[in-house]
Amino acid sequence: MKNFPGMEAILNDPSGAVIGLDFDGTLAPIVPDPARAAIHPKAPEVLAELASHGLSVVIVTGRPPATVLELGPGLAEVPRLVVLGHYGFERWEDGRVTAPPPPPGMPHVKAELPLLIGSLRLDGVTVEDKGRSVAVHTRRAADPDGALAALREPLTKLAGEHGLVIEPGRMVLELRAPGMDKGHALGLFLAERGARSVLFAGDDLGDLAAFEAVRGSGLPGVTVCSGSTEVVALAEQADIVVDGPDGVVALLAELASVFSHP
Ligand SMILES: O=P(O)(O)OC[C@H]1O[C@H](O[C@H]2O[C@H](CO)[C@@H](O)[C@H](O)[C@H]2O)[C@H](O)[C@@H](O)[C@@H]1O
Repeated sequence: MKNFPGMEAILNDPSGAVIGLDFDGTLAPIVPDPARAAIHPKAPEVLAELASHGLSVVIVTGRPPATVLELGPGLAEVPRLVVLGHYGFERWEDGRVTAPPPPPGMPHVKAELPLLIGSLRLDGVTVEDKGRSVAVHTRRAADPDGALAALREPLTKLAGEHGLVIEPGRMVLELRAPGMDKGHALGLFLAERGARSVLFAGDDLGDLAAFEAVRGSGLPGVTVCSGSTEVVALAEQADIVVDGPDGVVALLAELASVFSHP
């Protein structure tokens, strides 16, 4: 663990360290139904332990912060936790969410989506309404990869017609507002905290921007990939690849144990 220069900086100066974490696929195992996702049972306790040693913990996710707190009982008790949801558009801290107005094109997209999906005759495609964005999921489709490919062009067109962009992920295409990503969100957080080191763990394409932010920050940093067979691009760029959320939580627990038993 100490072999990475970034990790050494975190261990030597915990109050200057930021631990950034994605939610789905990193803190919560991937499941077929997004509504039934649940945080790894040991994660809240491990995050609380890291925070008790002075590290800043931030969850940077495509989910709304309120959903992350619902799917992650115990997270609200993590000292000084910040959740940057909707790729950084929404922020939860001290029990309050701050957010800009939702994009004006979203009601039109929500109205047009069912007809568009129906016209493609793709069984098992589901829509997750997240308020300021919508995610179109293919994990439960008969042919998840085929459905994803068939949806990409028409959803990109629909998003463009209403001033939105497409965010691709693990068996999902999300339609959301432009102008924010996990890299920008993490960079702003690092500046705000006056961070002196950073670790970020993620599993999906949207986390690549956060990896770039770690590298671009000029800080000693560590990038961790919560490995899967679905996304290889992230593993190729990570300093450390672990085995899914179990591996992420084990790594964070190991880090916490160094502070408890130096
Ligand atoms: O940034 P994240 O916290 O990783 O959120 C990204 C998307 O995660 C969720 O979808 C993914 O997890 C689901 C539950 O395990 C899974 O069924 C789906 O296939 C994955 O793509 C979430 O539902 C999306 O809204 C998030 O944007």
